[in-house]
Amino acid sequence: RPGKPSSSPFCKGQSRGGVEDGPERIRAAGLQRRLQQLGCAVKDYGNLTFEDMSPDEPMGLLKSVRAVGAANQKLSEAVRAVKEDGHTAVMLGGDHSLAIGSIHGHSAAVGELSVVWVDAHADINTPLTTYTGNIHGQPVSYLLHELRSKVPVLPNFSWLKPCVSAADVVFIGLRDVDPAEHYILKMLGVKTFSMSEVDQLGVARVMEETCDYLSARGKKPIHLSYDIDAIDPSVAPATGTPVVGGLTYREGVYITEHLCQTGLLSAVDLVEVNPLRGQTEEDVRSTVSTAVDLLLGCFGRVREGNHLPDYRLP
Ligand SMILES: N[C@@H](CC/C=C/[B-](O)(O)O)C(=O)O
Ligand SMILES: [Mn+2]
Ligand SMILES: [Mn+2]
Ligand SMILES: [Mn+2]
Repeated sequence: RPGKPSSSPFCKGQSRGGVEDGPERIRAAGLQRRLQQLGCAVKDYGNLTFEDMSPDEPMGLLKSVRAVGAANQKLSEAVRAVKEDGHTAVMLGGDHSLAIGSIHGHSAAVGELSVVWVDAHADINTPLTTYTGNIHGQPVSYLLHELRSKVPVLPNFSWLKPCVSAADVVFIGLRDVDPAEHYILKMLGVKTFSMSEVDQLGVARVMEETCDYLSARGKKPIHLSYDIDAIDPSVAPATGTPVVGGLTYREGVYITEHLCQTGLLSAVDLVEVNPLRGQTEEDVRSTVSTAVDLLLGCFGRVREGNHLPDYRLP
């Protein structure tokens, strides 16, 4: 299970500086060493560098369109290469607009895929429904075949083709969905497990239903796009758009443990860790530590303990 952190320190999909520092904090917390201790052959592809761009001329409400487009084109090529190297791709954000490039590149390598989107938010505003202009609230609309007519071709986005079907997406953790997003989710019949369903069913049943739902359409490679703000801010406060009433640490980890055991996990995004948004160093430490544990759950760490196959008692 080779973990491959390719990280993208990028913040232009939203307005708060600091999220570009997320990858370094996750690395500094020892992600690579912890993955290697699980038996993973880890290759760190390093940080993608993004050229500074002059400010865009206004495009409706949209912010930093050309920078986001260029960054995601570069990320798409990088993720495709990691997948074609035969690895499970890990993209460390940076903000959630990066899921555009991550999922596009993953799909370029594997074709049809399923998306499990773990997030307080649906991130499915279109360029015309967004009320903030922040593209980290829009990535899903750029990726869905069914919304192609609702997403104009934007500067530096001409490379992007929709590559995901609405029926192959499952949302988990929703609790802050805009009216237009809710309309879109209902119109397209997208499978969602909001925090109400997490409370009602429990996380084990949510994951059982998620996997049954996705496998009913054929066992496609799974792209897990994990926004750290899915986790309750009491555990992961250092993020740009915190929302109360989130997943517990245990629920968050259970989701990754369960997806790992499907054997279908093919790429993981871990985004929106923003060290500058923590009130204290403990806030940042707790957020980063949770992000690392979520990633370790994706690659086989289980809470009962692990030991390497070749371990022998002294
Ligand atoms: N729906 C809001 C919030 C977006 C949140 C994005 B996030 O999930 O990537 O944190 C917007 O469109 O700006
Ligand atoms: Mn998000
Ligand atoms: Mn979010
Ligand atoms: Mn965000």
